[in-house]
Amino acid sequence: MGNRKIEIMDTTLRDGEQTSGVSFSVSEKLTIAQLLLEELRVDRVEVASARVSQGELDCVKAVAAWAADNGCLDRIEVLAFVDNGLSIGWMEQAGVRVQNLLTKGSLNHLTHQLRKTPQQHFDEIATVIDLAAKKGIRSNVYLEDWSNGMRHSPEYVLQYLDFLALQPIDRIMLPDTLGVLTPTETAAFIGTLRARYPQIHLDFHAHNDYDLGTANVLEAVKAGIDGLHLTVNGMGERAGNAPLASAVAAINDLLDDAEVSIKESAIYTVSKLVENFSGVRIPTNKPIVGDNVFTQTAGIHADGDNKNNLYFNDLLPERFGRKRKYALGKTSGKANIEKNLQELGLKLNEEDLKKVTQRVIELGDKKENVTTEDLPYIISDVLANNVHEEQISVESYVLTHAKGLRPSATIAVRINGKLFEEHAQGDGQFDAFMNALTMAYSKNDIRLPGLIDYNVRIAPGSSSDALCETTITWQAGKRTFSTRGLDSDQTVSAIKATQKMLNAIRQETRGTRPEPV
Ligand SMILES: CC(C)C(=O)C(=O)O
Repeated sequence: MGNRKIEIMDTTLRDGEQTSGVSFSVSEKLTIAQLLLEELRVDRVEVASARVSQGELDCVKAVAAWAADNGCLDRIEVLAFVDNGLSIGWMEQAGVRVQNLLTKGSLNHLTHQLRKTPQQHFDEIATVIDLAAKKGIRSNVYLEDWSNGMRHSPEYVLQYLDFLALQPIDRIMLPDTLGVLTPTETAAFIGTLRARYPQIHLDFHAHNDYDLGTANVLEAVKAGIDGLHLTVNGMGERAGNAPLASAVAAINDLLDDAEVSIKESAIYTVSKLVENFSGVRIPTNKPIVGDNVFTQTAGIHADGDNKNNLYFNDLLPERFGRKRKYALGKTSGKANIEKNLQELGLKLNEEDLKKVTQRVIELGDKKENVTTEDLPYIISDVLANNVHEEQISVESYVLTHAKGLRPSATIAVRINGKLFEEHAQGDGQFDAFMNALTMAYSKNDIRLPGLIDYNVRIAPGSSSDALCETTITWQAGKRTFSTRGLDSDQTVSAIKATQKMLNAIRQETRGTRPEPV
């Protein structure tokens, strides 16, 4: 027997747009709908709520026109209301042909919000479904608050479903509106309805208030559900809906007899697009799509991956159009560094590898995260340090920068074994530092090279705590040479470059010409 096909209805553009602060423009909705249907291959999309606004009408018109041209109008759905046909008029204007009719799935909601009897509600629903059919609009029916209905008024839910079973509708949609179900309840409730209504198409709509959305989706599939409502990045009202990426991966990997049409390799692109359009950032630890979820940080994991991929699970990043990464930081081992070097096409000897690893650990201690992009800078810095032993050291310094006052520097520098302490002001902190240094050197009758160029770069793709590389070009007589310093603080990186210059000229006075480093 083949696998059971589970239909996926994506509601990013309707429930997902109910994420606080999110509103998609016409072209954004159209682009997302196209990607969902054509790239990601969801079966259906719910694109809006009827009668929301003129803007929403324009969105739905654009999506419907494109869908009609591309033969997929029946896969475009709109949330509609029991409102004497007003939603139907709106949908006709928009050009859509499937309504997801919002009705009451718990006695509590029916009694306190609509203040109607079950029979009144059923009569109105029958009228709307009939009217829709006459206008060529097909109906699916939502039972809002269904999960609480099953908990507290199951006789109402069953009476209502018995009524719906006789209506000309395509699907019954079972929402856990408040995201309160446990996986055990989900399995029991859906199992009961599956047994009672074997012929009716049932959809499950999970919310994530207890972070159980994906777990509940899995139980719903096991209990025989026909379709699932999911959203990209788990967007949606309050804590959101069951996230499409996790639900799809879990069905594919953890269930034996169910399958979905989703193209896994498109998940990440769609996820990033929705992130950009919605302005809702994906948490870095969000399964499948978060920035960090395919990054091994501990050295022991990178080492294990070198030995028969010991720390891999079935969630291989390549499935989702992503790549495994090995973080650089204080918990990195040599294996992490080597993996990153491979990525850059570089190879170091054992001794340099050790030094670079040590340096990465030191930097990681100061800065939470060192990136692969930082690595070439770190390597060149460490290898440059191999050239000259650091004999002259700037032992300590205080730099000040205060509004209304000239920047100043107080430094202690050891020259030829003797400690000199100086204080000076300057046009900036580094200028003040250089003035204090010049004073210390003039006491030793040594003239410092002049600074002729000062260049700062940060590693590409990094944030404000990025590593800074400062390259300073010096002029000593007729000769110029450059030194480089690396640190997460820009002034400190310039001071490191200067300390290298001091050591370079020290070598020169001992007969070694300073080389560019
Ligand atoms: C609007 C309804 C269908 C909903 O999203 C829910 O009940 O969760």
